[in-house]
Amino acid sequence: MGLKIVVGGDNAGFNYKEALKADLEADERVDEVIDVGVTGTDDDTYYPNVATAAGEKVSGGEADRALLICGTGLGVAISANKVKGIRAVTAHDIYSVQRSVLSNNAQVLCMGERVVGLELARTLVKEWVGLEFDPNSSSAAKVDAICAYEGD
Ligand SMILES: O=C[C@H](O)[C@H](O)COP(=O)(O)O
Repeated sequence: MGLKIVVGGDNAGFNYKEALKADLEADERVDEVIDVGVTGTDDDTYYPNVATAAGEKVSGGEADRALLICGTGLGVAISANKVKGIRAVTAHDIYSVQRSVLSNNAQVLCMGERVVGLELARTLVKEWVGLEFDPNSSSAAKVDAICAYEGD
């Protein structure tokens, strides 16, 4: 079964969010893309509202992952990480994107439209979709320690 992925961001990330959403919708590894906004560059909804809504969809089981875009990728990550059970990272290079899943089992990838080129962002997302955390890896106990701190 394919992935269900939430996409979202503020108006500073709108153009990338739309481009990356189109890529995900065309990706046969993805079953469903759920857009939680914003709806345009004139939509001033704050990034924390979008990012926490996206995180709640993942934590609630409606989606497997989320891809969040703001100006820097920082605010959406900080916000999504406030949702219990969410591990959100900002990553703009291939190694960090790979390790975000393989080491950290992060469900949320955040990027900044003002930071990374669009073609690199598209390549990173394509790679990200194919990654899978190995619960038998040596990284699993470290992720468990994050969950334990959170009270799980
Ligand atoms: O992290 C925040 C984002 O970059 C956001 O898109 C822009 O926030 P600002 O308008 O507060 O700089």
